[in-house]
Amino acid sequence: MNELLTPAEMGRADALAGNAQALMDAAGRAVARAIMQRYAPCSTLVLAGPGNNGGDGHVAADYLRQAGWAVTVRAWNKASVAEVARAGLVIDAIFGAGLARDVSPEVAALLRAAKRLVAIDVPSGLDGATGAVRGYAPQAELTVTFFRAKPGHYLYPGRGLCGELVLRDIGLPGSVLAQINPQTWVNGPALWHLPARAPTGHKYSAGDVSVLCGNMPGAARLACAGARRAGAGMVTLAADAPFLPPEAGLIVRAEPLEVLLQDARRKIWVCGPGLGPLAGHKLARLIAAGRIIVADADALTACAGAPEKLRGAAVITPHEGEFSRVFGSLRHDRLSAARAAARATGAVAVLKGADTIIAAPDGRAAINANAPPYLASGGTGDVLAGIIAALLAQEMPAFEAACAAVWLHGAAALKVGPGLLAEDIPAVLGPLMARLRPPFNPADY
Ligand SMILES: NC(=O)C1=CN([C@@H]2O[C@H](COP(=O)(O)OP(=O)(O)OC[C@H]3O[C@@H](n4cnc5c(N)ncnc54)[C@H](O)[C@@H]3O)[C@@H](O)[C@H]2O)[C@@H](O)CC1
Ligand SMILES: Nc1ncnc2c1ncn2[C@@H]1O[C@H](COP(=O)(O)OP(=O)(O)O)[C@@H](O)[C@H]1O
Ligand SMILES: [K+]
Repeated sequence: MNELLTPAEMGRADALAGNAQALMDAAGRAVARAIMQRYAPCSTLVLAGPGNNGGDGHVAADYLRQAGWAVTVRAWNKASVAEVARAGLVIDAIFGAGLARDVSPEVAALLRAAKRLVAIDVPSGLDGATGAVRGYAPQAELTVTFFRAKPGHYLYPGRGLCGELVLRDIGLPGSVLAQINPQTWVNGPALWHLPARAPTGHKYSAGDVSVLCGNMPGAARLACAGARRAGAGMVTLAADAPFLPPEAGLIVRAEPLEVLLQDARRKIWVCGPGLGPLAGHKLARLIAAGRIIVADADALTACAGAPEKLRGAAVITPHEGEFSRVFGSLRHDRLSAARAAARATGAVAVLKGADTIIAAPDGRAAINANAPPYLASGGTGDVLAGIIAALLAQEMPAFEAACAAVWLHGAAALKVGPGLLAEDIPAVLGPLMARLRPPFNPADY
């Protein structure tokens, strides 16, 4: 159920399944049920559009009436703002997957007048493929969608406009997915497996991570903490100059990069957090040395306007500001932009934010949905870079490593709770990962 279908893919699923009438009946009934479970009967107005979304609205109205609700159905181009404003509940069945252009000001005025609104499939005006608003889209309390959710349900601003999202089975067989071959998912443990720890493993086989340290050593130390707690066996802070020993267990090597690169075991590198103006040069050197690189922060800024300089990195982790600097300004379709960045660089692109997108060069993409807003706190991105590096060091493929790291990062933040500091995240990773790893059973050995 992690697959997300664009409106176009959903249309294909519909066509492959056939039996449109039965699907519409199931969809309308699912909407009526979801409403009856949450609302007391009240004067209800269905705004019905010209397509199947409107059809679902008619069916929902029938089921609600059968249950004794007072329901009026109005065609979208016949309703008045006054009657919308009077209704106790408005069911928005104007446009769904068939939205083809911006919503007109007249339709926007109707939707704006609703006091309480339940959306069928999507709030009308929400682009299901991108999460962007086309002209206007109302704030729903509840959105009922069918078979599989759409990217726009998980990407802001769409995610915020849906209110509670309810996904209902309407009898469409899952087997149609094989023909559609969806390439977008909601991020979650179903998409990846954390590697098992070998009982006889040693610290190097558990993964070696080096983190370049520059003028803001705190950022590199946070990346190290993330990497250590996410299971890397050896984590080295690679500093240009000696500085006071940080936490016990963190190895500091104050040697030139060239010397450190002579050790072939140093395969995985975090390049960027707090690295300062030398980041571009060091990134180029790591790429030339064929290392597996997580490029973050200053390494991204060093590639402003020059995404080709990132070719050779395994994973790039820009927030929106860094992304715009490298790839140009982000417009309404961040999912496509993240995919294009991954294609252009050959790296897995992690476009960070409330709805972090993880995109692979081959077109796969996952949207993360478990991160709480208090994760927006200085240094949390540095920790994330370290977690990704640790999972790469444990030989997870780059897309899976990035997805798993982003999910664990969000889950850890939820566990810590409000008031979170970046340095709280590593401490809770162990128990979270233990639940997801294959169990260690001594009897197996
Ligand atoms: N598998 C599924 O998901 C199912 C989907 N069903 C419903 O079918 C809907 C899709 O139906 P349709 O493809 O008919 O599309 P819609 O019902 O979303 O709307 C398409 C119609 O709206 C018009 N239109 C689009 N944008 C407009 C705009 N901005 N201003 C004015 N007119 C505009 C189009 O010209 C077309 O006539 C889904 O959203 C869902 O509610 C259900 O009936 C059953 C199964
Ligand atoms: N509103 C939000 N909700 C959830 N997570 C967020 C939100 N805003 C930012 N984040 C997450 O917080 C982290 C911030 O990273 P970043 O911007 O690189 O900060 P820093 O450079 O200080 O480490 C990212 O993982 C990002 O996805
Ligand atoms: K709708």
